Amino acid sequence: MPVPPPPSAVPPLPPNPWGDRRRLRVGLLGGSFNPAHDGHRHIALLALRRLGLDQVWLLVSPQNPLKSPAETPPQPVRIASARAIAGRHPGLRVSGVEARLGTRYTADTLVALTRRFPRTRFVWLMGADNLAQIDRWARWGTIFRTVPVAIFARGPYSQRALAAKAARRFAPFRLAAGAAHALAATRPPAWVYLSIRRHPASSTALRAARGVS
Ligand SMILES: Nc1ncnc2c1ncn2[C@@H]1O[C@H](COP(=O)(O)OP(=O)(O)OP(=O)(O)O)[C@@H](O)[C@H]1O
Ligand SMILES: O=C(O)c1ccc[n+]([C@@H]2O[C@H](COP(=O)([O-])O)[C@@H](O)[C@H]2O)c1
Repeated sequence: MPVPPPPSAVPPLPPNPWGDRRRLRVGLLGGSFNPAHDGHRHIALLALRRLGLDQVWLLVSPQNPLKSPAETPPQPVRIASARAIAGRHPGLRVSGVEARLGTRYTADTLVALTRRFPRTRFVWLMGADNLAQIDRWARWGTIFRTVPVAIFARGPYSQRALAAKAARRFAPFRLAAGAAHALAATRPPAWVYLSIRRHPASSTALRAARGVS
């Protein structure tokens, strides 16, 4: 019987239907996925469509450096949760590659992935809540300088996110939402804010409903 790949394996890149004419476009939705939910799927599917991506990887972090390890279930448990949300959608992949790369900070992960896959155009994806506080992340300017970034509206965070330090610092590099399709092929820094239909799901609410802190 074939042995399944370990959960932290780098997802195999799909064959590039564009050959040498166009580089593969991969969105990276980094998260704890504790647990994964329909809000993750909602923005992953919108990213595929609005950004014209070939794939989105649900990148299950080994440990968010700003969250308590005691409150974070083991990565394989969260990978299983992300797999259930990705289902059989051909554009969605689940990866725990940061465990294999030995990276914990997003800046390091992006530098490592862009080196490992020099022909792939990666885009970092995140909700507006994270744009609002990304200036607390390690070497966060490197993130914007390494790959294009797409931000998705979430709950009440939009105004705060667009007024936050990162949005102000990189304001000259913001693309109009109408140019979202061009983001993956734009040299970083480049970012776009997408005022999508909000999805109310959150892991915090799901944990509370399950009686988990
Ligand atoms: N409903 C949603 N709408 C938009 N973005 C979302 C939504 N849920 C999660 N995200 C984004 O997906 C990424 C991973 O999220 P994460 O796994 O932390 O889920 P979460 O619901 O934010 O968890 P928690 O409530 O524990 O902080 C983050 O960039 C987050 O902003
Ligand atoms: O690099 C950092 O300093 C950093 C700090 C906090 C969060 N992150 C990343 O942000 C992503 C979202 O995390 P989370 O826990 O909010 O789902 C995930 O990929 C984390 O590894 C990264």
